[in-house]
Amino acid sequence: MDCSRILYFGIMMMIIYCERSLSENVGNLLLDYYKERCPMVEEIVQRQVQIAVLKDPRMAASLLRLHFHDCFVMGCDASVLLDSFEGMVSEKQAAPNLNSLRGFQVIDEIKCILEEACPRTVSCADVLAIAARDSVALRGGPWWNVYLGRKDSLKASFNGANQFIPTPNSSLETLIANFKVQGLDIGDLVALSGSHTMGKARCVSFRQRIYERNPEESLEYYHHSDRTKIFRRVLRSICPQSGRDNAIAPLDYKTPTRFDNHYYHNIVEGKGLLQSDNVLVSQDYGGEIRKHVWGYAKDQEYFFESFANSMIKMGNINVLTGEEGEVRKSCRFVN
Ligand code: HEM
Ligand SMILES: [Ca+2]
Repeated sequence: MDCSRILYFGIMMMIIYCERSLSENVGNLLLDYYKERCPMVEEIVQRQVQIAVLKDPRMAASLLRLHFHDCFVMGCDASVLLDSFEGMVSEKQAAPNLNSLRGFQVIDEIKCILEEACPRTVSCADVLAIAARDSVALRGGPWWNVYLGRKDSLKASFNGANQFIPTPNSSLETLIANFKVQGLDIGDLVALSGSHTMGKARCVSFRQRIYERNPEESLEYYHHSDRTKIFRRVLRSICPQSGRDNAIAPLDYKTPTRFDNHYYHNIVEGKGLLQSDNVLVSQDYGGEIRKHVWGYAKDQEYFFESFANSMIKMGNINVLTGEEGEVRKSCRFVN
C-alpha cells in the first residue's frame, strides 16, 4: 500500500473517531455538557459523595435510590428534591418516600459547593445522576459515563410519586407494568433491582413478606425451606407483627454495604428481603426473568455491564433539556 493511501485511511479513521466522540449523546444529553461550563463538576460531586459515604456508609444506597425515585416521577428532573410550598405538596410526603428517602442534605451540600464554583450552572437533576453513579462505584460496583444537561422541574408531583414508584408487595406483573410505563423493559427491571445489593428497608416494607405464607413454598425450585425458615425467624425478631415499623434490616443480608451480585444469590435461595425481590424468581414469566437472574448470579461482570446500561437508560427518562425547566439555585425550591 502506498503512503498516500495509508495517510488517507488514517485521516478517515480520525474523522470517524472525532465525529463519534463529538456525538457522544443519549437523547438530548451530552457527555461533555459541562466541559466548558463547569469542568470540575464531576470531581466536586465525587469528592462530596466520598465524604458523605465515609461518614455514613448507607448513604451510598440512599443516593442511588434518590435518583431512581426522581426519574420515575415526571422524569429525571429533581422534582423529588422540592420542598412543599403554597399549593404544592412535595414528593417527599408521598407514601413511598415519607420517613424513607434519605440524602437530601448531602445533595444540598453538593449543590452549595457547586454554586460557589459555577453559579446557576449545574442542575440538581444532573447532581442526582452523578451522585448515584459515584455511590455505586464507591461501594465496588461498576462505573459508567453519565450523560448530562438535564434541567430541573418547576414543580413536584405528590400524586405521581404515589402512583409511579413501585411498592414492595407488588406482583411481578405490576412491577413489569411499572417499568414499562417508564420505557424500561424486563431486562432493566431485573438489572436495576440489583440495587438492592446495598442499603436497608424498614419493617413496614417487608412485614407482609415474612408473615404471609410464602407462595414460593410450593414451587419445585424451592430446596432450602429449612434455611429460609431461619431467615424468616431472624427477620420476625427484628420486625414483629405489629409495632416497630421503622426497625430496619439489610436488603442483602450477605454483603449489605457492597455493590456486588449477592442480591441474585439471595433471591435464588428465596432470601430476598422484599416481596418484590422474591417474585423475580418465584413467579414464572416464561423463564425470561429467571434467565436474567441466573445469569447475573453466575457472572458479576455481566450484571455490572447490564446494570450500567440500564442506569443510563433510567437516567434518560423524560429529561428536560435546553429551554425547558431551569437550573435551580437551591434544590429545595424553584427559583
Ligand atoms: C423493582 C421495584 C422496586 C421496589 C418495589 C423497591 C422498593 C424498595 C423499598 C420498599 C425499599 C425500602 C424503603 C424503606 O423501607 O424505607 C427500597 C430500598 C432501596 N431501593 Fe428499591 N425498589 C425497587 C427498585 C429499585 C431500583 C430500580 C433502585 C435503583 C436504581 C432501587 C434502589 C434502592 C436502594 C439503594 C434502597 C436502599 C436505600 C437506603 O438504604 O437508604 N430500588 N426499595
Ligand atoms: Ca422527577
